[in-house]
Order: sequence, then C-alpha cells, then structure tokens
Amino acid sequence: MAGNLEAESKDPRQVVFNAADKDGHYRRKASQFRNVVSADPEAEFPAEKGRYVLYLNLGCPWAHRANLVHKLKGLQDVIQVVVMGYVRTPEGWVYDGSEGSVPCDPLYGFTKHSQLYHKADPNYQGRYTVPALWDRKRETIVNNESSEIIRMFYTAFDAFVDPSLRETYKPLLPSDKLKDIEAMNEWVYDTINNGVYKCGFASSQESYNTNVHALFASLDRLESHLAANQTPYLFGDHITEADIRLYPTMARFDAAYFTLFKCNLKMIRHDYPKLHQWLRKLYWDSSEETNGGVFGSTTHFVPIKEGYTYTLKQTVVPAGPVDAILPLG
Ligand SMILES: N[C@@H](CCC(=O)N[C@@H](CS)C(=O)NCC(=O)O)C(=O)O
Repeated sequence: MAGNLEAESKDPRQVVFNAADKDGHYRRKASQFRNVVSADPEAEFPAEKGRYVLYLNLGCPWAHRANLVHKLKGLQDVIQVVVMGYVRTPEGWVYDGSEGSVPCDPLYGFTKHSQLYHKADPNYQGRYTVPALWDRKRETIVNNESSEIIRMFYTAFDAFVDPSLRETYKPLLPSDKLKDIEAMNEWVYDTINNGVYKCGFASSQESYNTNVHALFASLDRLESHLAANQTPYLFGDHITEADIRLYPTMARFDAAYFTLFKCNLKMIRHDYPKLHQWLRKLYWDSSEETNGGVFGSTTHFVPIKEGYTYTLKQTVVPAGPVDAILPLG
C-alpha cells in the first residue's frame, strides 16, 4: 500500500510527515512530467531564451542539483528561477517570502506550488514536488525529475551560453566516463541521495537498521574511491555529474541528516577525511571550475536545517554542528 503525507493541523510547523509505507519502508514515487527540452528547433519543447522557468526551494537536495547546474552553466539570463518557501505545509510548498524566496509566484500570482501543477494538469494526482521546469508558452510542466532536468541543462541551451561553459568545452558528462558515472549514480542514488530519506522517513526499526548500514557502507565506498583515485573530483580533475549529484546530500549531511534523519554512525567532518576535503573544496571554491563559486552560493543552511526540522514535525532547530561547514584546512 502506498505511503501518504498526512496533514493533521493547519499550522505549517505541525505537519505530520507520514511518508513510509505500511511496512515502515519509505519508497519515493516516480516523477510524472517527463518531457524533454531539446536544442532541436523542431522539437516539441525547443530550447529558447526566456521560455522556461525553474521552480525550486532552497532546502530540497533534488532542487539543489538543478539550481547548481543552472548556475554552473551560466543560464541565469536564459532560464528564470523562481524560489518558493522551504517549510512544507499541509498543502505542500507555499510562497511565504522566507529567506531567499519570493512572496508569490511571479508568473500567475499563485500562493501554493500545487496551483502550478493543477494549471499544467487539472487532474494531476501526484506530489507537488520541486524542482519543476515550466514552459511559459505551452503553460505546462515539461519535467519534474531533477536527474533529467540537469541533463537538459548540460546541452540543450548551449547556443545561449558563453562558449567556455558549453558541454563540448567543459563536459559535465564526458563520454569516456559516462559508464563509470552512471554506475556510480545508481548506488549513490539508492543508498545515499535517497538513502538518507529511507533512514529519516523509516517508521520501523527494521527499515531504519537496514538503510542506515547501507548508507554508511556506501559512504565508506566513496571514501575508498577518492583515496584510490587521488583526484580532486570523483572522476578526475574536473567536476562531472557524479560530483553534482553527490554534493547536495553531502552538504546537508553533518548539518541536517546526522541529527534529524538519524544518520549518525559517523560524521563527514570527523570520519571521512577524503569526502570532507572534496566537500569543502567544492563549497569554498570560487574559481572558473565552479563558475565563480556556485556550490557555496547555492547552499543555504538556514533553509536546510529549518526545512528538515519542520518537515519532521519538530519545532526546535538543532544548534550544531558549528560551523555548518568547516573552513578548508
Ligand atoms: N525524484 C524527484 C524528487 C523530488 C522531491 O521529492 N522533492 C521534494 C522536496 S526534497 C518535494 O518537493 N516533496 C514534496 C512532496 O513530496 O509533497 C526529483 O529528483 O526531482
């Protein structure tokens, strides 16, 4: 039987987050809008400047990866970004003007993210998730699956970006590393990106136990991978998709998942020197490699810590760890 989110109270900080299935395991549902923006002008959704809008919030790690690639590729003048609030309410994400967000949807004046989904499809029945890529022309959601949105951003809009940021010059998915990156994506998604949620949303001891050990086994595996390769990034001397997909989870790990999702067998800062170095290098970098520092500039610890706290129906935000991210040693 499918799990569901239950709203018990109208107070946004009192939402009961009941996401696990009856057996105590959390199972993420598949995204429903799966169209593709393409560089081909004849495509159903052709890349055009000013046509598409990326909806996100600053707490969500899946939205974070889309925001990262948007800024890494220098798409600020090509694709508008709309940031909504990071506190989940009984009605899903809303516009509340909280840190870094806008007071209402600038396109339609919507106050709730669900309204955008119903504008796209009045019969929509799924979750109202971020990120979502909106098409102003056809007035619909093109895609609400972050792993697909980021791949569109690698290439589809390259005609509109500086040549030095194009995939041909600076590949985020180099063809000679594609197989290795995809192999890593698979286990990193299952046991780390989604793995932290399987721990945090588990409603049985058995489910939590299984997933927390799988999570730390995979962090150990990443640590060994970095130690063996001796490269600054997961696949060499340049940032690739593998780094982009791992970063939002690692940036949230000590600050939120360790405490709030009970992912507390080890900490990145104390127990994983290579991963910790990798994380801090990305966060603090302001060179061309990160297009001037997009990892640091898109990481917002207040939305992250408060967002997870209230989602879990807790009212007190943990003070630590201090600092949320440590300086580069
Ligand atoms: N598979 C989706 C997952 C997106 C997702 O679950 N986003 C969460 C925020 S972290 C969300 O919007 N949840 C709202 C809800 O489930 O009601 C993706 O990667 O884009």
